[in-house]
Amino acid sequence: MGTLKGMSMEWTGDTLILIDQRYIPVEELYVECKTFEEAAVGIKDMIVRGAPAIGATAGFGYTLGSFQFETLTKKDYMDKMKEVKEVLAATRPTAVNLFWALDRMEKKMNDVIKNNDLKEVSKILEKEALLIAEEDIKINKEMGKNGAELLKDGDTVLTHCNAGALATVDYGTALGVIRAAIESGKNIKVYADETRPYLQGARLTVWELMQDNIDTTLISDNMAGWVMKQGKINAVIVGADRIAANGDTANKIGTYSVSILAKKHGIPMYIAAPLSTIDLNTPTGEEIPIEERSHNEVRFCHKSKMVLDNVKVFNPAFDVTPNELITAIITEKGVVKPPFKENLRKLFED
Ligand SMILES: CSC[C@@H](O)[C@@H](O)C(=O)COP(=O)(O)O
Repeated sequence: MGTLKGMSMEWTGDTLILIDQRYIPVEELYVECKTFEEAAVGIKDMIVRGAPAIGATAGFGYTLGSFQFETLTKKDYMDKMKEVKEVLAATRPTAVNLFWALDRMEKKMNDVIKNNDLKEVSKILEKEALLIAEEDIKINKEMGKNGAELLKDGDTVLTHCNAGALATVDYGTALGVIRAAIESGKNIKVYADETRPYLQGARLTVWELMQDNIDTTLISDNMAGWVMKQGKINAVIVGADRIAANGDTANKIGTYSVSILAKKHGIPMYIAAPLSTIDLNTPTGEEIPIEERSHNEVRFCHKSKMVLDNVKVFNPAFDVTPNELITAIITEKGVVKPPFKENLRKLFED
């Protein structure tokens, strides 16, 4: 029985505890998941969100499923674990880390089931889920060090959505780069886009960065262009939900607009993401499934309704930034520059 504690989640050995990201920063509440169904709700309802955090939750969710069914026959257990994978996989479509983690867990189960009793299989799966979560923190720190080289002392970074400790197990991807640059002695300031409609920037990024005493200024999304024009931004750093084989990157809705603004103002546009977010099986951004979420996210500004009930709404949760607008992709294995198709593939060959 192992344990793990990060900013977004804690594993106690039989329970996954998620910080409830729907209520930050107003309230700090925690949700306990003791079954795979509860872990699936945690992802679907965005109690936990952010690609790497979703992946780690799926790993623990799969483990909880194994605990639930370890007293069945091996045949019935295998049938149930298929269902566990399907339920977890059906929660959110865009972040590839979800499918990556579930495939890894299923492969481990298939590798060990023949020579172990089911209680032993559960223990092995728990270890694998812990490994995914522990690796995530290590990877973010490596990525942070690699990305920190791209920032100069005195730089101000614009970020969109929340790609921080809350979106991972801990430390963060885009915010990990900022943390690492500051830890290396550089003075770095941050502008955080509020990130309508769900306000991950305003609610989560600001909360996280202010806890670390990082100089943070909140702007609404439509201010980004003007702030760039005034010379206040030296680099844009965002995370990713899925990077296609050619470098096209799905991330939180609004990232595409920010990338066009960055190009117009000659500001480098960096994506910080682990290899588990790179999907070589998806050739281009065209094939990335884009989740459409509840229209109430747009009708309401957090909890206040602002519009007529019968207004038509479109709420794509992500957009795709084409590779030509991306300066570099920061990974745990180094900083990848164009041509992305060749250079991303090389990352997996080494
Ligand atoms: C390190 S997290 C990278 C992305 O997952 C993040 O930027 C993002 O788009 C999250 O979207 P969300 O809908 O909040 O899960």
